Amino acid sequence: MGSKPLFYAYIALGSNMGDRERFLQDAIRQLDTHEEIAVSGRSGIYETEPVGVVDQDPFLNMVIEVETSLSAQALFDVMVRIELELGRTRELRWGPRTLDLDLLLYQDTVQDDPFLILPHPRMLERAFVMVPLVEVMQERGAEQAAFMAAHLEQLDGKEGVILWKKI
Ligand SMILES: Nc1ncnc2c1ncn2[C@@H]1O[C@H](COP(=O)(O)OP(=O)(O)OP(=O)(O)O)[C@@H](O)[C@H]1O
Ligand SMILES: Nc1nc2c(c(=O)[nH]1)N=C(CO)CN2
Repeated sequence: MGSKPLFYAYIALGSNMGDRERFLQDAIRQLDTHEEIAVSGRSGIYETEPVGVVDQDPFLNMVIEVETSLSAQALFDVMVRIELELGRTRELRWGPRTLDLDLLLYQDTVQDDPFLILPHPRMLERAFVMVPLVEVMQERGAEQAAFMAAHLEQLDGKEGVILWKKI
C-alpha cells in the first residue's frame, strides 16, 4: 500500500442464502485482493437467528478488521461492488440475502450522510454484530475494545441471538 497513511475499519458480513460460508470467504478474499485493502483480523463465524424479517433462514455472521489507504466512501464503494458481484438480492429490506456488507466503524469517523452513516446506526443493538466485533477488537488489542464490550454486556442478547459459533 506504499507510503499512503493507513486507516482501520471494521466490516460486518452476513449471509443466509446458498453456500453461506463460501459467500463470506469470497467477500474477504475480494477485499484482501484489493491493492489498497488488507484484512488484518477476523472473528469466528457465528450462526444467528434472523432479526427484522424473522421468517427466514438463519444467518452466518462475522466481523473483520481491515487496514486501508482508501477513504471511508471509497472503501464503502468497493464493498457495494463486491456485494453486487457476489449476487446479492435486494428485494426486501431485512430479508434474505446472499451477502450483506456493512461498514461499522472507520477510524473514529462520525458522519450522518444517509448513504454512509458512521458508526453504523444499528450496530449497538445487534448481538450478531457486537459479539464478533468485540471478539476481533479484543484479539487485535483495538483501542475501543473495552467500550464495545461494555455495550455488549448491556445488550443481553436481545436481537440476533447467537445460535452457535461455527468456526
Ligand atoms: N455504515 C453503513 N454501512 C452500510 N450501509 C449503510 C451505512 N450507512 C448507511 N448505509 C445505507 O443503508 C442503506 C441500506 O443498506 P442495506 O440494503 O444493506 O440495508 P439492510 O442490510 O437491509 O439493513 P441494515 O441497514 O439495517 O443492515 C444503503 O443504501 C446504504 O447506503
Ligand atoms: N441474524 C441476522 N439477522 C439479520 C441480518 C444479519 O446479518 N443477521 N441482516 C439483516 C439485514 O441487514 C437483517 N437481519
